[in-house]
Amino acid sequence: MILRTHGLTREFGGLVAVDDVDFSLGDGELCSLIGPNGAGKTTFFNLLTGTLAPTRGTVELNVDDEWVDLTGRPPHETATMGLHRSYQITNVFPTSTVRENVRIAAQAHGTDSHKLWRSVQSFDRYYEEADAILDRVGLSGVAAETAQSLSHGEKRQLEIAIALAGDPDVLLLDEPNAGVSSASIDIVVDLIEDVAQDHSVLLVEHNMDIVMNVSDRIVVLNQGGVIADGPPEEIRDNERVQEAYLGGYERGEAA
Ligand SMILES: Nc1ncnc2c1ncn2[C@@H]1O[C@H](COP(=O)(O)OP(=O)(O)OP(=O)(O)O)[C@@H](O)[C@H]1O
Repeated sequence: MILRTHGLTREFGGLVAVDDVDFSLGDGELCSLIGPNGAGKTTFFNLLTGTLAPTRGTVELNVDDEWVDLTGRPPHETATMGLHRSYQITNVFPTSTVRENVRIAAQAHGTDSHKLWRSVQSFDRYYEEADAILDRVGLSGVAAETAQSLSHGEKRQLEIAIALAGDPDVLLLDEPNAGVSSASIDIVVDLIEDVAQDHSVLLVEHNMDIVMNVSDRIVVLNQGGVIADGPPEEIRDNERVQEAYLGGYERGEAA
């Protein structure tokens, strides 16, 4: 197990957005978090990364076989510990090149976590890292383009590249297919499967075909609480999930 929460709860006034969630992510697992609009998925991600502080409960990350308490730590600290998020709202520098964006992320991480070691290395090292990552995510061909000139699909690839540049143990992918044309979805899905080969991944994704295809395990949130947790085939046949989530699809709320 690499990540776990215990009793994780976040209230907004009288509303319990995340309600007493005990969650665990296995080492190397690709787990999807699904649920209807307003179920608490984004709030849960924000609690994991420290963007939001919980009202109650804990978040812990396994680092070198020791459980480290991340509860309430700010995002730059949880990222340094190994928990990285690809942002649904993009955090790239639009007028910088694709290569420069990934280089900056690699350098930021290098400076954060290995200050003394990195300071004696040349900046070329970060360009090398950036180039290897761009190759991996399939963006080498547009490395010299500005980030703002990319297609939606390429922007999602760049966000994953930036997350990879932080050398994460756990990747939180927040709707990596949002806004991606149907022609490009396969590229992003292949990329998710590729990064899951050597990272633990928690994915929020509304496209159920993708979720069913790529996930080792699916956790279903509804009204802030976990209503189901299991392998894709079990979740597909679960009646509560059908009611809470697939019903939402029919109303067009979760598409
Ligand atoms: N900052 C906030 N202040 C007050 N209420 C909030 C805040 N953030 C989220 N909420 C409420 O918490 C609940 C959970 O919202 P959240 O965005 O986490 O759901 P979600 O599952 O990510 O939904 P979606 O699929 O639409 O992204 C919703 O009722 C939402 O209105």
